[in-house]
Amino acid sequence: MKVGIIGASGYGGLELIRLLHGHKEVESIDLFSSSEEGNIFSNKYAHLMNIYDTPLHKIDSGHLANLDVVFTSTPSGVSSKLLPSLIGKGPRLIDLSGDFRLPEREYEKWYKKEAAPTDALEESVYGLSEWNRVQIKEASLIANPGCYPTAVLLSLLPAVNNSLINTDNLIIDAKSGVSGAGNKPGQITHYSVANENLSIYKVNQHQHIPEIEQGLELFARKPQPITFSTHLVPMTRGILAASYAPLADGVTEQQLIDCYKETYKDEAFVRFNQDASPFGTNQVYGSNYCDIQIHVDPRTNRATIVAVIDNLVKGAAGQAIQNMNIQFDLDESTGLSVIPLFI
Ligand SMILES: NC(=O)C1=CN([C@@H]2O[C@H](COP(=O)(O)OP(=O)(O)OC[C@H]3O[C@@H](n4cnc5c(N)ncnc54)[C@H](OP(=O)(O)O)[C@@H]3O)[C@@H](O)[C@H]2O)C=CC1
Ligand SMILES: CC(=O)N[C@@H](CCC(=O)OP(=O)(O)O)C(=O)O
Repeated sequence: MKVGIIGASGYGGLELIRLLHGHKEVESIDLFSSSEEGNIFSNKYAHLMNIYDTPLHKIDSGHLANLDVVFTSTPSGVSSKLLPSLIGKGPRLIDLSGDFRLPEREYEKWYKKEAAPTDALEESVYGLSEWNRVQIKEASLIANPGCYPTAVLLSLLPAVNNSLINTDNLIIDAKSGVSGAGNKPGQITHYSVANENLSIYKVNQHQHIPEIEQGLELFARKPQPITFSTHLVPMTRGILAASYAPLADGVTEQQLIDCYKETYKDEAFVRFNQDASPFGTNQVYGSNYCDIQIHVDPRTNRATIVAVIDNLVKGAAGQAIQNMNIQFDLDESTGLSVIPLFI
């Protein structure tokens, strides 16, 4: 397969390169840049020395049309302009940004940017690998899920879909490392702002709120407003999302646990890990795993459902490659069978 990456120099792009480099079906990876065309990539990223001593390409639709897969890992508002003209022209398109995940009106409300054209949005398929394989396989354009929604939906959908928890007052408390904010300088990721600090941000305004609500509706038929809060943790990678909800009437902790074990029993990348304590982001670092743990407090009858992922892998590049594998009838683990980095 001939693959292209637009936004190669960002965190998501660099992670795509790292994983695709070891993918046995990928014969070439062309790297595209909007700002550094012609520059030798390894001059900017020393870790790629002797591996990618190649120039960055100009973003050119003729060049892109000759590839089998094009990944866009660009800030919101970019792929909505770049990709529509490529739909149905040859390459499978996999977008890591939020541009094709939401209906027009929702996107403009939460992202405060112009939405992608309606016909392009109609073509896009939401790429939550474990829950949408049939549609992903046929899609010409995949909207790869956001990092937080990946952790939240994978960990909530079995319970919600089987009506095992009461979702009326669902509270989701999520925390992310700073690489979630991208590879560009910004106030929130400034060392002296992030270090020795734990902060909450975008309260009730996070752009992943409508995406999670949409996922609950799409995969579990539960159109339910959620309370979702996001926190910045002074670490580089990782997301921990904890959801709190009462058990539905008559449901036991064991039923909840059995449901998760059954739902994910054949999944390569979802590990139900009931006993680990502590249970944290470093157990999935650098890998495509989503680990899930559940506890019910008998005093409150409330379930705590926790998921950890690496935001750059299962939350971005890894899931994008898993989706590519689904599209090309490959084993979903191809290029993704890496053991988490022990740190
Ligand atoms: N970081 C994360 O954990 C996750 C990120 N995402 C989403 O994935 C996307 C990429 O994220 P991330 O890699 O972190 O972002 P970065 O800011 O690290 O990188 C984005 C890259 O996009 C390229 N770019 C910027 N403007 C343009 C443009 N106008 N046209 C074409 N390319 C452009 C830049 O490269 P150049 O200047 O060379 O063109 C840049 O390196 C974002 O939409 C993000 O929200 C999704 C899930 C997780
Ligand atoms: C730590 C941090 O700042 N994380 C980012 C993740 C954003 C992201 O991935 O954006 P889209 O999914 O919308 O493209 C945030 O919370 O906004």
